Amino acid sequence: MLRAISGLMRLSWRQDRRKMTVALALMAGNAVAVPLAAVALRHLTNAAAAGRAEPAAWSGLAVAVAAIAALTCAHFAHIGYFEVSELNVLTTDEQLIEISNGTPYLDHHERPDSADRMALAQDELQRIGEGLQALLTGGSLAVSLLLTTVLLTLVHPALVALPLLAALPVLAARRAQAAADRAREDSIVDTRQARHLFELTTDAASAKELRLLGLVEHLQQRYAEHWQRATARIWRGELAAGWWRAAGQGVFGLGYVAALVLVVRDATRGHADVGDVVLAILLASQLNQQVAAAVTITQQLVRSGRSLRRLDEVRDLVPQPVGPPDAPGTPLRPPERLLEGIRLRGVTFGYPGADGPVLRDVDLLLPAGSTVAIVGENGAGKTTLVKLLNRFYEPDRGTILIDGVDLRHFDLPAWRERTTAAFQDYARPELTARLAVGIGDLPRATDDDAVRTGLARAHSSVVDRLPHGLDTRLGRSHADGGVDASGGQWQQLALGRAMMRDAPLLMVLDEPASALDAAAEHRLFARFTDGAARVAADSGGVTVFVSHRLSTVRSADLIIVIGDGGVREMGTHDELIRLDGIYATLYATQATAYR
Ligand SMILES: Nc1ncnc2c1ncn2[C@@H]1O[C@H](COP(=O)(O)OP(=O)(O)OP(=O)(O)O)[C@@H](O)[C@H]1O
Repeated sequence: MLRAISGLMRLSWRQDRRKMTVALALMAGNAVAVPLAAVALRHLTNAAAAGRAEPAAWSGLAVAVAAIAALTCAHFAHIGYFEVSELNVLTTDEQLIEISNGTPYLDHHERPDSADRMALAQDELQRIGEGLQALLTGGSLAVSLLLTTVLLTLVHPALVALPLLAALPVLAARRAQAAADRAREDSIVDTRQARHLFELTTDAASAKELRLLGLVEHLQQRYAEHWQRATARIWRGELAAGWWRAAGQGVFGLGYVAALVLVVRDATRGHADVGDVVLAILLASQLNQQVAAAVTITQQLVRSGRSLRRLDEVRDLVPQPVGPPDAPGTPLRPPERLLEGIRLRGVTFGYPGADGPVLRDVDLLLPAGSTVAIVGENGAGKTTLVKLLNRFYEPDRGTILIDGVDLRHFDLPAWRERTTAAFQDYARPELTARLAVGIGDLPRATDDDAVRTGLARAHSSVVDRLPHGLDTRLGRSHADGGVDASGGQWQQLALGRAMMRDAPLLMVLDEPASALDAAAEHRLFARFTDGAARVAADSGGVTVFVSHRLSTVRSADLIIVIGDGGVREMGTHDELIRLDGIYATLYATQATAYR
């Protein structure tokens, strides 16, 4: 809790000191106004009972001023800190973006347990906005409670116990929140599955398949099962939380009744005046409200503190690059041209947390200036190999060498600047078509010539068919309604993006034609070697492409067949046909199917 308070305070103070100072002053006014109104009312009651008009009038005025301050200060303070709260959300969102992208690796996105933590952090960070309000209201309540305690003690020393009793509901509320949170965390897998099924069943992209395959009822049932499991867990947690809260409030309620009996008894015995009774009733009932508010605010503060902690959790999840023991002091710049090529030496790799390695002791040379096709069954490890080349993961054993130099010795951003890729799960940035392609080489993102060259290298005419050419806004997130591009159109834009860089040392195309129509696929592959030849001539770069369609890989300089955790066959098309092995069999099967 203390960490939450100091974390929130530091975060908010950094956003806007002036607004925070005004808000703190107004909340302090709010804190003293409520007990002061009660004291003024005590004087008013006694003066009125004694028939003293002037003191009664002054006391009445004091009651009015204190009541107005109590009603308005918090409201004006809100105007001040509202913007700071919004900025807090923005800042923590930015921090999450930085943390999640501040690593070269993809592990934290791809591991299911890490992905759960990321999803929780994304959700909970939205709650940070309520944290500042809770903190300021809580601070104001704390001051009010302190003043109330002093005043109650002055009425009767035994009443000091009443605010102490008020701590019980607060402690119980913390227990309650912990029980509810545990239940929510336990149900995260079911909630995630249910959310996925909900999106799947309401998503335009899946609508056709769901209808054709008659899946709606089945998926609805599974959706309901996941929700029922999740809500049953959450309900059990909320029930336990409810009992904790009720027990805390119940104990305080008993103390409240006892306090009133005590003061009324004193008054009937002449030890207290009527103003004391009014003061005690008022303060004790305020205390009740203050405690109820403190319970809610404690929950909000605990939640906000946990949201801030989620950032640290995510920070811990994100893997940081570890250089090899013999790394040079200053990372190297990648070579201008590749002379030998990219070599994998004894590379073994398994995904963190997975059962065994996907690739085992792989030795390979992807020669400089060559076009290399990688083929193999689903799940053979083709994309994994490509991810290793892009340094999204490090090999568990073995090395990847660029012209004989360990890939890890190069400055990573500099290496990334010399690589380019189009992945099968390509991004769909909802920008203008110009930018969706142009960001493939950020400094030239708005250079129409460069963008058109990128698209021409991808042999794509997609922009010609968009209503406003390069100015067309893509996707649905635009206020004036963008164009909903098809899967194939998005893929052509992704290919154009991948072709923006002029002299890559490595160009990766992972199933570049998976969503393309036959004509676009033909255009891409018929002149595919032109693009690869350009890369080879400009930088000696290697073009690696993954494809299931063997007719498209014929012209590659080297075809690598991946399977059983390693390289099964390797050679040109003619060599592999002569070998009469896996490739030849697959090729014959596909060729027969097309005949
Ligand atoms: N992030 C991941 N975490 C754990 N296992 C993974 C991950 N990504 C892939 N795998 C597993 O690694 C193996 C190789 O996957 P990979 O995506 O490299 O295959 P692929 O040959 O590209 O398949 P496809 O032709 O279907 O695209 C598969 O068994 C897959 O389930």
